[in-house]
Amino acid sequence: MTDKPKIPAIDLKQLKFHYRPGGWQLELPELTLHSGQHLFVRGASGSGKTTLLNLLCGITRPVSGELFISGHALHKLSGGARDSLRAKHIGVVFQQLNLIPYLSVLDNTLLSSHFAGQNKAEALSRAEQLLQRLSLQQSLWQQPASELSVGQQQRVAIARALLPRPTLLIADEPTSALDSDNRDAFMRVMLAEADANNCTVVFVSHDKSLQQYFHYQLDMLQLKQGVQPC
Ligand SMILES: Nc1ncnc2c1ncn2[C@@H]1O[C@H](COP(=O)(O)OP(=O)(O)OP(=O)(O)O)[C@@H](O)[C@H]1O
Repeated sequence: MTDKPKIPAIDLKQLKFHYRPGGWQLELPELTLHSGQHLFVRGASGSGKTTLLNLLCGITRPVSGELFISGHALHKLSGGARDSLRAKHIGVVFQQLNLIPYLSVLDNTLLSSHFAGQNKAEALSRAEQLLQRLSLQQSLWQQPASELSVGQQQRVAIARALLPRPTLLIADEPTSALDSDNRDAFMRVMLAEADANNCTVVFVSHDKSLQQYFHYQLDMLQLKQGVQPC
């Protein structure tokens, strides 16, 4: 019996995107990433890193080309269908973090499992474990997110992204406000969780010291030339 061909976690071909016709354009010939692979992306300010992440998680849709996420044709899906796919399969940490300021640390963390339709009791116990592993002490759990430092908010944002065990994790400068101990804990928890769940990771940062944690490292220039992670 022959093995079925594996469906890549990310499979992108001839992708083009612009914010307005005639303006700045992102063109990516090809990118394939398999389940469980972790890619670090670097690049100059304005080179299109955030734009690429927004495309990969379906916040924006390419103008042309193909983008498959775990076999789902993201380039063909409506906005609502992309939102639903993201809620179920993609964990996201944006630069802006997007925590709800008046909700507690715990409720912010639990939001992702609510949208993914997961069991409440299981989600609560997993949320508590993740917050503990990220050194967010229990005394903070009922505090509104608006009363946290940016570094604490970054850890809540990664706990929220990891909670539903996504198949793809997209992270945009998620450790910029962390001191070295908390940054190391953040990386350890994120990558241990990714490995435990065979989750693919695309991680953008200007901090080159973080490259060592990843299977592959590419800059935006290489991605625009179609250089593959290998
Ligand atoms: N909403 C938008 N409307 C129009 N142009 C935009 C928009 N967002 C970004 N751009 C432009 O797209 C280009 C790529 O921006 P992007 O934010 O993807 O870069 P980046 O590599 O993430 O930058 P940084 O490292 O500074 O965060 C830039 O030239 C920027 O001016």
